[in-house]
Amino acid sequence: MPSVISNIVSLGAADCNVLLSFFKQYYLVLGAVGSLGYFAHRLWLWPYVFSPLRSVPGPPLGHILFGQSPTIVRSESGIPQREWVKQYGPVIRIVGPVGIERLLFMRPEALHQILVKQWLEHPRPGFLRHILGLVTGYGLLTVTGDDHKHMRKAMNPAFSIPNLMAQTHMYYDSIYGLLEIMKSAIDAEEDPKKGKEFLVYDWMSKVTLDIICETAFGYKADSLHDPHNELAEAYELLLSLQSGPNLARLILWMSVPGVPRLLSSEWGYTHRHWLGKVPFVGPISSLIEAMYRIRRMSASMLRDKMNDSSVATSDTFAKRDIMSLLVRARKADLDKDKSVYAMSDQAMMDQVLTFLGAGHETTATGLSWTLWLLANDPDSQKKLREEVTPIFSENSRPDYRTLKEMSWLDCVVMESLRVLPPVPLTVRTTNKTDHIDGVLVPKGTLITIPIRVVNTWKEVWGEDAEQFNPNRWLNLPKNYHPVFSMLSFITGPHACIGKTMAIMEMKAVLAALITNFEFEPAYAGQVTKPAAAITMKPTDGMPLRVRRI
Ligand code: HEM
Repeated sequence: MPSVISNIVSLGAADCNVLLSFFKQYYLVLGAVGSLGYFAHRLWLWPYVFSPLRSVPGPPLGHILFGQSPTIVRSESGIPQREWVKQYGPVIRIVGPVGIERLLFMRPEALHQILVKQWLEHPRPGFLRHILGLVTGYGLLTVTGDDHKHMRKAMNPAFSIPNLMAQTHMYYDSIYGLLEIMKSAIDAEEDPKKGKEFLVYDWMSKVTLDIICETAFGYKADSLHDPHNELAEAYELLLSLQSGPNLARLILWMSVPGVPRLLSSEWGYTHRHWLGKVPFVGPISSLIEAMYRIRRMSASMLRDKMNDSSVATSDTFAKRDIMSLLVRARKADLDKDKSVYAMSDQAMMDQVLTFLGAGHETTATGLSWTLWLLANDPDSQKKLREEVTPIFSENSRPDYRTLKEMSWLDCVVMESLRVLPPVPLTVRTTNKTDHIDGVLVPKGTLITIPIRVVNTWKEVWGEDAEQFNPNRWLNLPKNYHPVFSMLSFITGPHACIGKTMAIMEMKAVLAALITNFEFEPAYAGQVTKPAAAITMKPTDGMPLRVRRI
């Protein structure tokens, strides 16, 4: 060894020149060999030979470059994972692009560790937070640790039961607007008895947008009657971009350092047309455009609230929308103690935008799938009509408590959210190396939270786990765990803050629709496919035949 070192040290300038010209001549070859070596390591040696996770059961590596991602992106959300769990058991490893590994855990103890006990060590990964920030605003979905604790504490009062009770009446103007539109469209048909085909998802999207605008901002978007409403158009543009391939593009771009900041900056907006011409980036430029328009409108709504003296009052007639509550709470906190944590205008706007982004499409998707399931299960639909009709004939705007007490309505909504959860899966990462369910999980490993797979796990829900059967909520299976057997809103400190609001809103819309209409598949043998995106919205807008009762 010392002789090698002395040989190198003794190299003269001439020898160095010879070496340099050798590298110059062959640098392309050397570069190619190096890259090949790197890819061989990432794509093959790492997952097969070196990875500490190589012995965890799971599907084969899949595509040489992209692993199992093409199968996941092309399939219905959660279905490949469900088949793999059936085949390989409750802990599996899935290899994605360039050998990146993901683990999936099913057992309650593992989910408790990831989502509850060690939630700080298992945050949402950076790329997911950036995507959510870009499409919903930099609110609760994008922060973690102490920032998250502060924000969540400030937001909780807006989602308290008393506040939700006071908000329930806000749903009904939009709901009755929808009923009138549907009734008139059916009556205008040549033979109204035959009913009319509606693209159910589109109408659910409009009614939930109108409701969330009212509850979040106190703003009447009325997208039901005004398809050119600026906010509604911007959200429509945003939703039209949801697809598996677009999501894959976003994940790729958002993983590149600096890109998320660039895309959400003023520069990103000014250069969006130019960005639109770059292959692979096109849809992202439309996304920037949509978010910019949404932000501009919500900033003006916030300004109006700050200047509206009735927002500042604290009596029972004060405005109950979330933004008014936040403006009021901030004022009260600052009046008490000037040094207290108080949200800036920008942070407040981001929060409210997050509620619009997180609460609009999810609820629309949940409602659409519930109507689909009822259209295919006439007995459950009839039973629901028998429960809701007498209540609606007595009071056309049932309050929070009445909606909560309708037991078959509750079974139908819970069962629909179980079999077809609007958010079919989510992702976490690991901040430290630790054991989970007996597997040593290295720091930085991605973890899939398999919402749809857990919700339909035969070990808990029995042989008919994948079937829609609202009756099961009247007699839950013995393996049912109240927290970890149904993850549609996940659990722990990052659980959905809008869970109760979403369930109540779904109940109000559904009960009013079922009292007034009958739903059937649009044609015999109809199948409809959920998108493989962040939410499981139906890809065809979900046509259903609707008749008046
Ligand atoms: C059926 C409707 C809904 C479903 C299925 C749903 C589902 C979920 C899920 C699965 C998460 C966790 C995501 C993750 O950790 O990666 C989540 C988080 C969240 N949801 Fe919902 N959601 C619904 C409606 C709503 C509504 C109506 C709102 C607000 C008005 C809302 C606001 C939020 C917020 C702010 C978070 C982030 C919570 C945190 O990290 O602290 N969601 N939701």
